[in-house]
Amino acid sequence: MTSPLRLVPDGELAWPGLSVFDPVYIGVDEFGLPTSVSLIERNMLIGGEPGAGKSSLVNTIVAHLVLSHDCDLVLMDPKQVEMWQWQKSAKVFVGPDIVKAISVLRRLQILMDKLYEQLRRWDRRKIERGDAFRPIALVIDELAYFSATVGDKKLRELFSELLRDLVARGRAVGIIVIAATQRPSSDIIPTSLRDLFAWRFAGRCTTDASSDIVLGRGWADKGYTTTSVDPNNRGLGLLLAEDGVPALVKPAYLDDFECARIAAYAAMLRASDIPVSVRMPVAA
Ligand SMILES: Nc1ncnc2c1ncn2[C@@H]1O[C@H](COP(=O)(O)OP(=O)(O)OP(=O)(O)O)[C@@H](O)[C@H]1O
Repeated sequence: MTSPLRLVPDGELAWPGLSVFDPVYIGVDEFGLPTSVSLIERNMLIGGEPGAGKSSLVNTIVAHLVLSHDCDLVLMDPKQVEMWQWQKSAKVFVGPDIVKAISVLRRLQILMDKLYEQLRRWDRRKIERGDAFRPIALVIDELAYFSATVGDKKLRELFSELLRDLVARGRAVGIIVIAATQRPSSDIIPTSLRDLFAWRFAGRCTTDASSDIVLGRGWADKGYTTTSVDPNNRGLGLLLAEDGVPALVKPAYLDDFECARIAAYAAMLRASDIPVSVRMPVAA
């Protein structure tokens, strides 16, 4: 089959050799050094004021995951335009529908329990590279829509309860939750939920308190706050990951055209039976 996207020199489809078990490229730090995070067995919280660059970071991460041969995607996007391009490659795409969102979380919870059962049978404590079951990335772009805006209180609480369970217990079986919100407030991200997210990225926030709600209490007092991020420097924020100390990071940015190209290629790969052993040649 010939690739209309010409991503592969010989015109053939090939997996790019990415894996969900590999670190995901985020961007560059203040010294210009590349910054990546390992998402397997981790969850990531992304917060910041509207326009801070959260969805762009989400797309940079999803671009890696969608090109990973060993990862399934569940996308929740109430605005429907932030991650729409990836929907052909997703197992499930949820728009502004809290009932569907809850039913998807329930299915993931059942799957999680089954996977734990399987691990017990294998005398194993966690999923490993090459296992028969594939990690699943649950990506939610605008958490607050489901947990604090739409539907009645009962539905919102049910959504939050199910999500909390997946964030708390999903890691070992390969369920990775990446959640973004433009409302970093304690009702949307209570400390007990925030602390379950090992990795946190705070884009520009309007108050130290909001920045702390994403990164963790006390960081603003130590000088790590995103209130000082220049509003014109879109995307820039503090990443709290492997180093344990927030680092200033400018995420890589994929524009709509680049996302569309990657999404189309990933959708073709996923729809085909191209074996993973067929990979793109690595540039010399
Ligand atoms: N890393 C980046 N590098 C360069 N430009 C960026 C970056 N991130 C975001 N931008 C610019 O900022 C704009 C807004 O970004 P984005 O939509 O990701 O913000 P957001 O925080 O998700 O906003 P909202 O909360 O309203 O959904 C983008 O359309 C893009 O032009």
